[in-house]
Amino acid sequence: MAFWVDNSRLNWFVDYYLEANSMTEQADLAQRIYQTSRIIGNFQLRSGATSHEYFDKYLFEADPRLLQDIAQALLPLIPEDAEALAGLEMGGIPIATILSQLSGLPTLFVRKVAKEYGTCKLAEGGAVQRRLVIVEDVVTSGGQIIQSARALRQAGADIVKVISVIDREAGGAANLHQENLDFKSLFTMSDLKATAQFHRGT
Ligand SMILES: O=P(O)(O)OC[C@H]1O[C@H](OP(=O)(O)OP(=O)(O)O)[C@H](O)[C@@H]1O
Ligand SMILES: O=C(O)c1cc(=O)[nH]c(=O)[nH]1
Repeated sequence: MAFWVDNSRLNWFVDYYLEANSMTEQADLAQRIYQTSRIIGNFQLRSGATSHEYFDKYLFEADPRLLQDIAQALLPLIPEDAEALAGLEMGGIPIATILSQLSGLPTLFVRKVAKEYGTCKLAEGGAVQRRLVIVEDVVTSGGQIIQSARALRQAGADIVKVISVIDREAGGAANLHQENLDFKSLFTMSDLKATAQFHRGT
């Protein structure tokens, strides 16, 4: 008996399967980040706002497997024309370092303030005058990124993208857009909460 498969249907099925698989992987990653790093209490944030919840990025960065999986998921967000990464002190630096390993792109290590002795640099690791991708852990107001992006631009950088692991959806995306920064976060806080809720419900 001849076995006939319509090619377009087969392609649709393969696409559907791959899409479903990658959605499951994304959801699993979101759940792991939430479980590992979300803490409850009273926290003052960098922006001056207060919050009853906090994502302690150092908890997900200290887990080698989780950090590797996060970097792997961030990889497709790096534009083709990027020449280097720029990890922001301090939480952005471990992520940028792993991304540098995975992508083969060099990375800069960007201080909050320039070192006051030695080389007196704000950005360590090479020339700033390149097409850079800023790498950040958590975005709340976007204030830290804006401050660093302004300093890097002043020094001659072309910021082609800004990527982060978590967007707390507290105005950061709009503020970055206003600053003419092309921003994409791997997850929003809503994404993390939704997956956590789903797992609790199952
Ligand atoms: O979007 P924003 O309102 O600027 O807030 C987010 C910033 O605050 C946190 O850094 P933190 O100052 O805690 O520094 P660290 O990474 O050196 O620990 C976070 O890592 C971002 O850099
Ligand atoms: O806005 C911040 O300062 C902030 C929030 C958060 O959840 N995690 C973090 O490291 N910083």
